[in-house]
Amino acid sequence: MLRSCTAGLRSLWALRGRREGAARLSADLQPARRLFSTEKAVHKDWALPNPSWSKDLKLLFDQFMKKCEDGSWERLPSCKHTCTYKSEDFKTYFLDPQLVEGEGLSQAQLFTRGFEDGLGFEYVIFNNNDEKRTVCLFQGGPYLQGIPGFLHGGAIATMIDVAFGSCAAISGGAVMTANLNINFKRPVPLCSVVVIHSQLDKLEGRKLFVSCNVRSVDEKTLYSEATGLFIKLDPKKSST
Ligand SMILES: CCCCCCCC(=O)SCCNC(=O)CCNC(=O)[C@H](O)C(C)(C)COP(=O)(O)OP(=O)(O)OC[C@H]1O[C@@H](n2cnc3c(N)ncnc32)[C@H](O)[C@@H]1OP(=O)(O)O
Repeated sequence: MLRSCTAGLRSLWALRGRREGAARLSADLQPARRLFSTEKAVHKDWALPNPSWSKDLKLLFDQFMKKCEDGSWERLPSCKHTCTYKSEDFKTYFLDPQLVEGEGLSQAQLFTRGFEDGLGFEYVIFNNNDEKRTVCLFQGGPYLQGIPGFLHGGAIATMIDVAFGSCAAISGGAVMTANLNINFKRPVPLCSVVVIHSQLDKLEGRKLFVSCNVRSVDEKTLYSEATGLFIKLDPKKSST
């Protein structure tokens, strides 16, 4: 496993030059949910295949893209520098709204998109609006190691949070995680692909209850199960 990761790393670095030129521009964006639209057309969409994607990830991606053809599923685009949410949704929530767009956050980027291709979080989320559920295809790279050869639990928790966040935001708009409970049942091999099936179980006022399971590509291994509570932000409140 570790040897294959090292080999993977070497080829990833070799691919670096080509990768920079890879065209994953927002021209390919679908008219997904308003919240997931990019604020400026120039932002690159990272939820598209790149050379670091394994055969499994590409295969699953193609299967879900097929499901998108009749409109029952949609791929959610993902930007690196712009928050998934439109920043105006959060303006009342920050102590200094100018920070949101100002120089203070000019270095900011989405945690899960901050790694070089293939080294960290490679993922794409598909949404089924009628069924209030999302499927996240996730390949955890070598920089996400916990115990040797396996993904760090925090990396799994992060992806669950992102998958939940997307699922909740589609129904709730600007939401934040209030509670996350995870049962880790089996360790996830590093560099493998897992599928995170999330769904909105209940909407109660500003509270959105979600649950998920994390499975292997062949569905045979259940790696984790989780529940989450997301709260729709109250525009009249601030975070402080
Ligand atoms: C694609 C990218 C997706 C990325 C997803 C990543 C999401 C994140 O990581 S967000 C970052 C981590 N989360 C945070 O930092 C949140 C910190 N917490 C907060 O800011 C606030 O507590 C917040 C916004 C969650 C709720 O605050 P507020 O709006 O004042 O809600 P509040 O009025 O206290 O509670 C509303 C309801 O929720 C309930 N509630 C709030 N928190 C909890 C909780 N932890 N457990 C159970 N119930 C809760 C309250 O009891 C209340 O219930 P009811 O309406 O029945 O009385």
